[in-house]
Amino acid sequence: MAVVGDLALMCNQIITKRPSLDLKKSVFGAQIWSKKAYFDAQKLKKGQSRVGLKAGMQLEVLERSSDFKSLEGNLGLDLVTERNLREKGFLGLRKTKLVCTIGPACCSFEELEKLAQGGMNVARLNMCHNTRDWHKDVIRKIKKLNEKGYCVSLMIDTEGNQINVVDHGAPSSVKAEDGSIWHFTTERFQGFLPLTVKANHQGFSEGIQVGDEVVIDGGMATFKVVKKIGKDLQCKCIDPGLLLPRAKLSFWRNGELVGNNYELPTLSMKDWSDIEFGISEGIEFIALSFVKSADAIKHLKNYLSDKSSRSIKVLAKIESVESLQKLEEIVDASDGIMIARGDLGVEIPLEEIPTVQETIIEVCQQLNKPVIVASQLLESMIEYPIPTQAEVADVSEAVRQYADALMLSGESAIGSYGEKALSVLHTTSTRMESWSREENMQSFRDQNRLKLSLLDQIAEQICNSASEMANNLGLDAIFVYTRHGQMASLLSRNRPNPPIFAFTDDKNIRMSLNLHWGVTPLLTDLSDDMEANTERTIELIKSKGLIKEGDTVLVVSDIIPSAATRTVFQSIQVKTVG
Ligand SMILES: Nc1ncnc2c1ncn2[C@@H]1O[C@H](COP(=O)(O)OP(=O)(O)OP(=O)(O)O)[C@@H](O)[C@H]1O
Ligand SMILES: CC(=O)C(=O)O
Repeated sequence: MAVVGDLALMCNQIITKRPSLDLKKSVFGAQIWSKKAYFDAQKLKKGQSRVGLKAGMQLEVLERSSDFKSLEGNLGLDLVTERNLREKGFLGLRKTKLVCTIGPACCSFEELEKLAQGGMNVARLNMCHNTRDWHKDVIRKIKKLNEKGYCVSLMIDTEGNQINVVDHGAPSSVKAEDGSIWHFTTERFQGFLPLTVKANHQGFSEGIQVGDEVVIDGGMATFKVVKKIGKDLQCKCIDPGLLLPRAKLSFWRNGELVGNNYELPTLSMKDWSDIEFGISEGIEFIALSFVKSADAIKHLKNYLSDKSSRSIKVLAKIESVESLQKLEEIVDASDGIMIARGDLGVEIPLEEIPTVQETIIEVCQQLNKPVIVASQLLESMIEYPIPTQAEVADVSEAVRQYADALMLSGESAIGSYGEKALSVLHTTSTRMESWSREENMQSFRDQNRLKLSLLDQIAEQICNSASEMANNLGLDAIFVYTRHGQMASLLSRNRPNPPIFAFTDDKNIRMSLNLHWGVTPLLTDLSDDMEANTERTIELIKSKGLIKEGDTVLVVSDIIPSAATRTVFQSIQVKTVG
């Protein structure tokens, strides 16, 4: 082993303030983050202290050492990655993760297995729909699939206090004709009444005035309020269109969204009960609907850390103007973000969505949080077996922007071609990823933005340098040994060309890394001896024929080497398989 460089840093040398974000942008006319987002030294010391830290860079040719430990133990590689590695090699692995919403169209064991085979990384259960028993049954089936060797994480999506939802009582769409007069009411009635729409919340018309416009699903149809009758509204259709079941409505006055002052908490009683259910069922992610500020996320995270010894990740859904205005604090407080374009498109003009999406992705990458682009990616495939070219372009754009994950909603939940839709996401992502690599698009990303903006600056710098090295040297794969997933996510943040294999001995960490771009999480035993871990895992992969002589692997580690010392050894090594 030839050591080519060595560097020792003490923790008191670390710059303790995170530079403020310099992305001086506004979304939909509103400044979306503060210019002074400093973290203090105390926070760094508490959360990230490094005593006698040493960072080493080593270049070596791996040879079978005589004292090599036996190949016992499991590599923990999932069936789908193994198959893809065999067929396509390291660079053929898809980097963008795929989330499928599970619904009646895909909830049998066989259908779920087809989605798992097709590359579903995360199964999303929307708690708005169906019964507790139905969700429980799906969770049980996904766990069974994981026992078979798949790696599918579980996410529940809370209903939230979704107040502006209306229903016309019919199972399919109803036409709203120009000039027709409709009644929006909070009265409960069974079935279908012509020209009548039920609102789901008693206070839906609070503060609404005659002359305001009622926009359905971001523009499916528009009405003008002509009369207020108690809590009900009489409205005239001024832009004809369609009303779908569970349509969302927004109110506009003089071209501006009329905000509501309902002051309802982000989490309803039902959401808390669904969260309890999620904890008891061992899910990995909770996607929080209608987040308005960081407070609800912090509250839920505190609750989860008291309630569960496992780490459950909280994702904030960005789906309102309010959440855009507090974007940075929300991203910072959460473990990840879902760009819920469906509801967002009800609150902001559709032409704003592409730039808002790009901005949210940028902020997430800056703050090292995984980000999911959701809704309407392949909407036409709910009905048709092929997507439109525009949909493929939309998917490609999200991949080009380096989103961590793409999500199917109705396409998989209720569509006739869920499996095909997943395959379109898979092939489109893989194609765009290889184009980006061939065109070296990665180098056009503003790497300076990523430099030293997080709390653990040593880990951040190591991962930035490791990624740069892996790209420059054209290495085959990056191996990272991680107990908390932090190093794996920091590597992913750099979107390096080679795939990242994250070895961890924590099942929960493995499942939560499933959402991170380019990361293949593996569950394996880890010892305190880093060299032994590296050699053992490389040898295990080699024994399966997935890595061959001459392949080069960049190894990043961040493990306390021995229980006897608190010294942390973080290193980058390049290993050529001998
Ligand atoms: N578990 C389920 N059972 C029945 N139908 C479902 C289920 N999950 C989703 N669906 C159907 O699939 C469609 C798309 O699902 P998705 O959850 O993405 O949309 P949504 O309900 O509009 O989401 P949100 O309420 O979070 O904005 C829904 O409108 C619903 O008809
Ligand atoms: C996914 C979701 O909730 C939305 O797009 O609104």
